[in-house]
Amino acid sequence: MPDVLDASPYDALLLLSFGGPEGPDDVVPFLENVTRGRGIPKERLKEVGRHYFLFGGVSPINDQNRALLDALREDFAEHGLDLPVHWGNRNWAPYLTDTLREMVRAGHRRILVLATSAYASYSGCRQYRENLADALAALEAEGLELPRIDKLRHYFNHPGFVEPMIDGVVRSLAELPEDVRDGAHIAFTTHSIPTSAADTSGPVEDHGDGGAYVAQHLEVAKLIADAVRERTGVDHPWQLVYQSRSGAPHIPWLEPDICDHLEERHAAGVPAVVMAPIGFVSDHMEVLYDLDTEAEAKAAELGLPVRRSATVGADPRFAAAVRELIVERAAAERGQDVTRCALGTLGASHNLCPVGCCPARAPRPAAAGADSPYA
Ligand SMILES: CC1=C(CCC(=O)O)c2cc3nc(cc4[nH]c(cc5[nH]c(cc1n2)c(C)c5CCC(=O)O)c(CCC(=O)O)c4C)C(CCC(=O)O)=C3C
Ligand SMILES: [Fe+2]
Repeated sequence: MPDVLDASPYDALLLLSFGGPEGPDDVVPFLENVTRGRGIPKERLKEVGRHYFLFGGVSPINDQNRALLDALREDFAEHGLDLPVHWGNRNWAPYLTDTLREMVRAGHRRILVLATSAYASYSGCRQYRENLADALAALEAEGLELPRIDKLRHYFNHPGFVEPMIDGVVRSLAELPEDVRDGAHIAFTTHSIPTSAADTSGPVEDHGDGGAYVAQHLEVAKLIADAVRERTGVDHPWQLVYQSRSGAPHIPWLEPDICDHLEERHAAGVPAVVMAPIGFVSDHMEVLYDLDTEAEAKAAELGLPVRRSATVGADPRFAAAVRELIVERAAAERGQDVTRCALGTLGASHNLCPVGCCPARAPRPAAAGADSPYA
């Protein structure tokens, strides 16, 4: 029997994710949930709806989260971590508020949240914290006693997140035709966000232009590229690029776009590209459509050999990383000294988002941070 791990004071883990449609009838109401009050052009919404319909109206994200739940439960059982795991989403069933209500009714009082976003930014951090505040407000209005909620730190530089992606890039390089393999470039790709949101992602004083969002992605890209060089003996040039831009055209978003990048690399004589979607914890629609469909078509048109490397998904090393993050945070909450594991030079991210971290355009209550109105 393994030693019993101590998760106290926490009594449950909540996997908090984006949610996605599970059939054609879900697509429009899902997109209405996502875009409520966010000012996304109608044309863009029609286009994104088309992406979902191409795949039968089913986003891969829910099955990915079900697989992650299984992997977490299996890992916790194997390692003596007795912590129930629940799942709730921002935009689709199971909805966060419903899950939180069930958790409170089941007697959970100290809940730790794992968000399926590894990096700092409004979309990947504070927006989830706003969702938690909204859910708490709803439960309060129902007369329920509110639990205390904390959120796990950003895990972009945890080895259990980075190592599966190193394997993925090495595998994708090996799949390229031999005559273009050694000359291949790596395009590390992530969700584009408005440059204004990037600049204010994370504590403002800590980063330059592009904020924590760009700095953290550059760190992961470098960690992977260095490890790939060590594993293959080949120095593959790389760049951080972006995908899935939305919003109005006159608002600047992070660039270059992956498709423009493929064009530019091809024109520069680069013989092949591996696209590594480091910004996505698992296979989202952005991976299936924007990379596997759209960028692949662009590459085919150019005659440029490309491979898309695997996302982390339910890799057992990621499940183990989540267990380590929980044990680490629980010990810190109990006032113990802990080693906080992180690769590279940025160090382990903050446990508690500081005041003003990744601000929204219009300030709204956000839970699980230093500026939370809840205990
Ligand atoms: C940084 C980031 C992440 C990563 C962090 C995280 O994981 O949270 C992420 C994840 C996701 N984004 C997703 C889907 C969508 N995102 C949209 C819109 C937007 N995303 C943004 C940013 C991000 N998004 C932004 C700045 C917008 C503009 C509007 C706004 O400011 O809110 C829209 C509206 C249409 C469009 O404009 O594309 C959709 C449908 C799905 C589900 C995919 C699936 O079904 O598999 C997932 C996991
Ligand atoms: Fe934050």
